[in-house]
Amino acid sequence: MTVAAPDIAIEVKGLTKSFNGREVVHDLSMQVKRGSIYGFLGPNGSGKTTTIRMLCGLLTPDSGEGTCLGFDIRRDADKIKRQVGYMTQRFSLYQDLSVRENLEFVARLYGVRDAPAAAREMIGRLGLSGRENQLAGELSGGWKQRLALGACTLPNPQLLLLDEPTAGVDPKARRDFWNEIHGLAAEGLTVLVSTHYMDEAERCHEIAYIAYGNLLAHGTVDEVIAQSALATYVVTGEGLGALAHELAGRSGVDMVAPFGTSLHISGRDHAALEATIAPYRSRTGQHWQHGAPSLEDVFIELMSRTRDNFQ
Ligand SMILES: Nc1ncnc2c1ncn2[C@@H]1O[C@H](COP(=O)(O)OP(=O)(O)OP(=O)(O)O)[C@@H](O)[C@H]1O
Repeated sequence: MTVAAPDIAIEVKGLTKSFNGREVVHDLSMQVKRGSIYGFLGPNGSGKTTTIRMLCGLLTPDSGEGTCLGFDIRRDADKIKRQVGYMTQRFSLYQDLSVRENLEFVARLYGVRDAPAAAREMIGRLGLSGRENQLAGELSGGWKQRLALGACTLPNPQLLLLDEPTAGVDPKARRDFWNEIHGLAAEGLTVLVSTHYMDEAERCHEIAYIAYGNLLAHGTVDEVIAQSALATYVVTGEGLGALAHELAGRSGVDMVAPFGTSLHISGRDHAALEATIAPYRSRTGQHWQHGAPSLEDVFIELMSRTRDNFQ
C-alpha cells in the first residue's frame, strides 16, 4: 500500500476480523485526518473497539491493509504503539499513589528526561494544582478521568484512543474534558473516541456509525444526517402519546420517538410518509413542522434497519 499523505493519520481498506469463527468487523475502509477528533458510535458489541484497535496496530486484522501515522498497520505495529496513548474505560492508574506520583511514574516509564518537571507541567495544564498530593483513588470521577487523560498524553503521543472516556462523568466535567480534547487536537493530536452520547458525537470533527461489524455511515455530523435521506416531522401539542401509538408501524413511518414535549416522526419513503400523516396534520391541538432529523433519529433508524439483516 502507498504511504498516506502527510495530512492523513489513518487510511485503511477492507479490514475484517473474526473471533471464534464469528465476523465482528466486516470489510471496513476509512480515512482519518491528522489533528481531527473522530468519533465511533454504534450499539454495544458492534465492533467499535475492535475497529479502533485494528486501526492502530494493537490488533492484527484477518484481512485488509492500511497505514497509521505513516506506518503499515501489519508490519510496523510496534512503531505505531509507541506513538499511541490509550485511555480505557477502566481507571488504570495506581489508586494508592498521589496525582504527582502517578504522573512521575508514567513519565519515567516512557523515559521522559525530567520526570518531576513533566509531571508538574501536566498538573498545571489539567488544572490539578492543589491536588497533586491527593491519592488518585480519592479523586472524584471527573478528576480521575482528567488525571487519566494527563497520564496518557504525557509521553506526547501523536494518536490518542479514548474508549467511552466520559461514562458516568457529570456534564460539567464532560464539557471540560472535551474542551481539553479539542485543545490537544488543535495542537495536532489525532483522537479516536468511542461514545454512546449524541452530544459528544456532535463535538467530533467526523463520526463513523458501526453496527454489527459494518460501517453504515461516516462523515461530518451534517453529512451523516444528509446521507440518511430521512424525512422528519416534529409534532407538538396534546395527545402525543396516542398519536405515537396510532402511527407506529404504518406505511412510510420508520420511526416514532418522543423528544421531551415533542414527537419525532421519520421515514425514508417520503411519499408514503406524507400519505400516512396527511389526515393527522389538520387535527386541532397539534402542530406539525417539517424538521431536520437529529443525529439520534438517524442512528436509531440505521440500527433498526440493520438488526434484521444481522439476526
Ligand atoms: N479478544 C476477543 N475474543 C473474543 N471475542 C471478542 C474479543 N474482543 C471482542 N470480542 C467480541 O467481538 C464483538 C465486538 O466487540 P467490540 O468490543 O469491538 O464491540 P464494541 O462496539 O466496542 O462494544 P461496546 O460498545 O460494548 O464497548 C463482541 O461480540 C465481543 O464479545
